Amino acid sequence: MKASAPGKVILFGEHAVVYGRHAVVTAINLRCYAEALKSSTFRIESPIATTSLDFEKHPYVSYAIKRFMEVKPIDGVKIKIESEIPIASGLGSSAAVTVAVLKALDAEFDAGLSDEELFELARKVELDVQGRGSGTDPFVSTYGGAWLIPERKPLDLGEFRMLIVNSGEESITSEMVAKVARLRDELGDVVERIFDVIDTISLKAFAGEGEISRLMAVNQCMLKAIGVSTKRIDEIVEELEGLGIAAKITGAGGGGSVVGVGSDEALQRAAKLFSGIIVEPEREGARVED
Ligand SMILES: Nc1ncnc2c1ncn2[C@@H]1O[C@H](COP(=O)(O)OP(=O)(O)OP(=O)(O)O)[C@@H](O)[C@H]1O
Ligand SMILES: C[C@@](O)(CCO)CC(=O)[O-]
Ligand SMILES: [Mg+2]
Repeated sequence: MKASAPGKVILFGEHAVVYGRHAVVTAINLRCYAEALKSSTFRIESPIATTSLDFEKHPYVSYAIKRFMEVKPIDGVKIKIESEIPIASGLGSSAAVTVAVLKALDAEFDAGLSDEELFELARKVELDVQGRGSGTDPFVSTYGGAWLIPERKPLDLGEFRMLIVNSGEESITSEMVAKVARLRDELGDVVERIFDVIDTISLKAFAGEGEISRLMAVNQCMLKAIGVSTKRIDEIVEELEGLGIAAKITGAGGGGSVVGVGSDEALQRAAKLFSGIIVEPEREGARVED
């Protein structure tokens, strides 16, 4: 059976959300597709490689299979993955591949998982691989929609377009989360206060208070302060601002993607100039495909 799950954009609050602060996040209209077929052996085929269970080359997929087997033991499975979500770019490719694989396994082996059980398994996989994480990405990939985290308050973004510009640098979430943890160990309260500022930004954005462009600009400064921006990202953010687009890192940073908001005209223009893509909020979470 084939299943899919969406990627995501964190509009506000990445990293701070790992430490209990608020984040505003939306699923986006880029999906990861996973097909699961009963087999007597294990085989994983993806744009990365073709392997058996392999916790180095296919950590999220392999742990997803392992966690699924705790619910329903299986002798083997063939998994085939195709994804529209750029890998290691801050758009939740890891959560989407995890959730899509779990949903496909659930359908192929009739495990009868509820959405919440699916999310809980994906959350465990995230922790298996990343060691630390807020669960935001697996949550939004499972349920779709836009949310205030951690309360899971839904948000209607309506007609809302976001520009995604790839910095061309890889963003490895586990490494960036570990980097921020080291800074927090070293500077304690200084980093906690930065998280508090990010928390306030997320709450204001969710409440529709304050201009989104200003809030994004300050959020980006805070992300820079905790060391997850790069020279290239700073340049992209500044150039986008020159085109009337407010922009910040989305996801773990250290590379990956920048998200920008502005008028449709400005977004179209910037998308051409930066070879960016324009994405929209996605209501549907994990689903079985025909
Ligand atoms: N299509 C795919 N096929 C197989 N594995 C994938 C695929 N997409 C993502 N992955 C796995 O997810 C890893 C990237 O996850 P990572 O969390 O670092 O980035 P991300 O999820 O794209 O960004 P972020 O977590 O900041 O939103 C890849 O190295 C790979 O292990
Ligand atoms: C960096 C982070 O906040 C978002 C990654 O998309 C990590 C997490 O929430 O687990
Ligand atoms: Mg990820």
